[in-house]
Amino acid sequence: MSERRARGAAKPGLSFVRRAFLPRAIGLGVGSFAVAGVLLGQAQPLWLWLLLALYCYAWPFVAYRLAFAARQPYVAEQRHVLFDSLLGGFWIACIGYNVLPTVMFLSMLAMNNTAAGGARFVVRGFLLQLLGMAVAALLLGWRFAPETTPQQVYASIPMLVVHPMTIGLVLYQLAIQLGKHKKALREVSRTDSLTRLFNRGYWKECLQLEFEQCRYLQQTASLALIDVDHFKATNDRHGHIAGDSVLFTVGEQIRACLRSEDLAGRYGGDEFCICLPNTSPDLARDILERLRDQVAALRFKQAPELRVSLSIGIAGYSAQLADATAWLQEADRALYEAKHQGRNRIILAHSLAYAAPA
Ligand SMILES: Nc1nc2c(ncn2[C@@H]2O[C@H](COP(=O)(O)OP(=O)(O)OP(=O)(O)O)[C@@H](O)[C@H]2O)c(=O)[nH]1
Repeated sequence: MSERRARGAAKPGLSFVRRAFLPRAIGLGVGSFAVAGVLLGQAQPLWLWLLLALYCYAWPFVAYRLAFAARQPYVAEQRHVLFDSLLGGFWIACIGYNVLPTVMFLSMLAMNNTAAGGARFVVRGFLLQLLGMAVAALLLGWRFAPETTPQQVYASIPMLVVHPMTIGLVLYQLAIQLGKHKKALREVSRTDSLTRLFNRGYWKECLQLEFEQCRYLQQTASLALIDVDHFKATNDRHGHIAGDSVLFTVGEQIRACLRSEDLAGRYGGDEFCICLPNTSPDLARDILERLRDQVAALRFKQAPELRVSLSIGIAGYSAQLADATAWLQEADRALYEAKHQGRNRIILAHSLAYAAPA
């Protein structure tokens, strides 16, 4: 992406400009039939036809370009919506307040103004519509012919059908986009940015749910806390970039070792946490021994001599545990023991009786 485009993409309000383009281009395109349907039967100056053609077919593109190039696209687009109100009032007066197109234009303009700036904007838009009507009366004289003929009804049908459909389509796309953004935000709020595992907060929420499930369904599960040995020394000796690479790769290895139902997170710093549902502590130890072997075999391009080992504490779920925090403390105690005994090993919190599978 060029620097200019990158700067353009960062300007707030561009999506509003993009969203406004289609309803304006299609709305004015089909709106021109309704106006022309009334004006056709009367002698009109040439400039009025030219103005109609320019406004309905060229203005949407000019408005888009202008708003896109503006320093504040959102504000520019709001100005354009108000300009549409001014011109809308002008055309309503030109067609002599012909009742069907007039009601149609007023309701479409009110909808546009509400979408662009809420109730206050509707009032401003209405005042500009009155101004547009006054300008038309000054230029063309006062006209009032409210009756709508069947031909004029037919000429209004495209706008009555197509414009609301366009707005509906834009809103539908907006809803889909919002849904995607919501999903992406949820992902970001749950994920650790370095390792792509769950972050501490979300993992603890999952642990709480798992604890409750074990309690109510009398299931077994194991909890493991994993610490990268001497990680501070790795950082000091090889630099933080290499340290980050170690954390990222350990995260990858953890993901590769686990089943889809297992919950892995980064607890903080160089500590990882895993909850393994329906897994006895002995089975968890077998799984995590494989992880330790794989991590020990890792080699890093930026530090070929670097070797990584893990200390791991495992605690199985027990009905005697008061809550999820107590379960976590058990695993932490086991991890402390693993470090105390010289690191690079797995210790099971054996002080508790493990829940037998139902
Ligand atoms: N590169 C990198 N380092 C981090 C990150 N988060 C925390 N650290 C560092 O990780 C180190 C953790 O140090 P300690 O808690 O003393 O752990 P340790 O050196 O592994 O010591 P033991 O656990 O006793 O073996 C600290 O120096 C932190 O600055 C990170 O995201 N990236």
